[in-house]
Amino acid sequence: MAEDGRVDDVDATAGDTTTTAAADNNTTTADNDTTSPAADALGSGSPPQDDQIEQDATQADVQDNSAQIPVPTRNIRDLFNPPRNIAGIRQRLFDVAEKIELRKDEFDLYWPYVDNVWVRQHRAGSDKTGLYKTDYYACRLQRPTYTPKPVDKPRADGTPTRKKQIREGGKCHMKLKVIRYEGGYQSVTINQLGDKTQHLHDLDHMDRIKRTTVLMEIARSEVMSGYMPASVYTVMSEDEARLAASGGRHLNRNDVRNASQVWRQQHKDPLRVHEGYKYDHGNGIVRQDGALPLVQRVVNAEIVDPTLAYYAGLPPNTLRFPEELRPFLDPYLPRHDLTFTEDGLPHVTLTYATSLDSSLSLAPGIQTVLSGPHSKAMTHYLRSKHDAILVGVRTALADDPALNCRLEGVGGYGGLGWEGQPRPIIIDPGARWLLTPQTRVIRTVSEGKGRGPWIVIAPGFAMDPNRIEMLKYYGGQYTGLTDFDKRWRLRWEAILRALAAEGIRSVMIEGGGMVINELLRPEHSNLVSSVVVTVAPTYLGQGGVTVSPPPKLDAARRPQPALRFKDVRWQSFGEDAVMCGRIPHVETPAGVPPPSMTPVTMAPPLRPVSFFNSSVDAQNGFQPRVPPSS
Ligand SMILES: NC(=O)C1=CN([C@@H]2O[C@H](COP(=O)(O)OP(=O)(O)OC[C@H]3O[C@@H](n4cnc5c(N)ncnc54)[C@H](O)[C@@H]3O)[C@@H](O)[C@H]2O)C=CC1
Ligand SMILES: Nc1nc(O)c(N)c(N[C@@H]2O[C@H](COP(=O)(O)O)[C@@H](O)[C@H]2O)n1
Repeated sequence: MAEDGRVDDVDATAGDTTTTAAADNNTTTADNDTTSPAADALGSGSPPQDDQIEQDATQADVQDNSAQIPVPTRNIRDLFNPPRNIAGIRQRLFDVAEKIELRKDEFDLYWPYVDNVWVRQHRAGSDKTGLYKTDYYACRLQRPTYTPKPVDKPRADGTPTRKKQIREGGKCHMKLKVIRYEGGYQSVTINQLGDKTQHLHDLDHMDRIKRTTVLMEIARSEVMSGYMPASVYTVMSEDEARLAASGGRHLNRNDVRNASQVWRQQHKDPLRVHEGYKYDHGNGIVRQDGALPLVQRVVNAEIVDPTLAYYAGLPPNTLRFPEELRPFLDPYLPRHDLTFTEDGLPHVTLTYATSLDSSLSLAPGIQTVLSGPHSKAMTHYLRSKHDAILVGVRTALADDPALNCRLEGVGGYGGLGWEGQPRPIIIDPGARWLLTPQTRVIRTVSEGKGRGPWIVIAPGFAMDPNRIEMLKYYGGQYTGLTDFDKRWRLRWEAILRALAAEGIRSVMIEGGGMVINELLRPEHSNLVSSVVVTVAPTYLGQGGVTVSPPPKLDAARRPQPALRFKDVRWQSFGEDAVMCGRIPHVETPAGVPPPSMTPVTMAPPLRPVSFFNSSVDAQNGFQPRVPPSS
């Protein structure tokens, strides 16, 4: 116990999941690296008497041989079929260079691959809602130097204590704050505590001084399946690259014995070598002539633990967008090097699919599929490149959309956490969208495949507090805006500025008709950074929801084209054509916005506009207002 009452080193690591003695064996540098006399015997001519092999460790170390041995949750197949990109994920969870948000099942899967690095220091407990729990972790190498017990003092039963090497300590100051959310979805957010810093050592150094829970569990599970530790070591280390990817570059025979020694204490039956392997005088356990390495046999048979199949496979509706088609779109996408536009607003990409007669749907309220599979994948590539995706409420009501990104590689579709998943934004001034847990966007959140929606409402609507709570529970928010234009619409610049204030750097505006027609008007079009339109080879016929901005007249009141794009490119995607372009800047006298962008003079907002401070209802201060006269 530390002086401040915190629990030091409540270690959710190999030490926790192995039994006491085995855990001890895994905490010292020397033990991981020393080859015992018994291990030596394997390579020096004696037949592999496994009981004899075990004896050494048994006598020296085991204090409590009645300890309960947890059933390992992993086995050798997890080493041979590890989670995809495990080496990269380990590195990210070591560096924590930026915030990492994982689904809880991902955290449970990946953390035991880095628990040789991080030691839990302190649990702060839950917040008042009980939905958030915070843990603090520190790098293992920040702990004070380990002081070994005197080596000459034998244990009570007369057995000598092991020689533990002094671990280097007190050096690295990397610390983490880990917040678990268990609400309408389950997530774990990992961030550095305090100022951003770096470890004073690399990941390989940690792999050298301590094995992960995963490796120790795999080793123990194999021995518990009846295989000799020496044989387990041979099959585990046969594919060096796979072993290194999981943190096992420095695994040795003793680690395998240490991982299983408590179990061996209780189970004295003779152990065997793996099928296809044999004891070879002078060389230990080797593969039989002509036998394939076990790793090869497992991989060939594609034996994957069903619990991991989820990670190996992708959801069936995952979309793929070929690399070679991306350069066509990239110049029109938000630039990574710019946070916001010069005006401090998000990059806005206006994008929709239209028929040849400029219809978005057959009729108001009817969802209509226009995009073919290729341009649909293109749309999801665009979604992956934006922080948010915005629609008007009539689209939300008509389509019950998921508003997520289903491209391979984004969170929920093979990627980590919610990476690449845009935030859905719905403009719903009248709070008409009655969300329930069955609404598709909410179901998508609870499946860990999308983010909770932010709903922009106008003041004056008494909202059921349960609805507000429900939305928050699924990671969404309501927010009120009080900034209207002359036509009693929420000002687009105000909407975008509110999004920018919440860190949204880019927004893809998908529709529907009213939203797009509004943004194509001269007074708003300067807010649009680029346009990507899919044209399907279809006439939907009259009566649809059409895109057609208001007419434009010249000084003599002669009709002019309402808008012609610049920087235009076309590309066919399957049967569809996709046009990218930009809207020519509308010149206005310096400092004077186009007429209808002039803010309406209203009382200042009754409360600060914030997506994180937005439990909105009449009691919270919003009052109905009379539209201003134009
Ligand atoms: N083909 C495509 O790419 C797409 C098709 N659609 C289709 O479009 C149709 C829906 O389009 P619309 O009916 O035109 O509705 P809409 O989806 O544009 O929503 C209009 C509503 O949004 C709110 N709103 C939007 N901007 C506002 C502002 N500045 N201030 C205040 N409120 C604002 C208002 O409540 C307004 O009634 C649906 O049938 C849908 O299937 C929708 C998106 C894309
Ligand atoms: N690109 C595109 N092509 C079409 O044919 C469409 N109907 C749409 N509609 C938009 O996509 C939303 C549906 O999103 P999910 O697939 O449910 O995530 C819909 O609401 C429109 O915004 N887009």
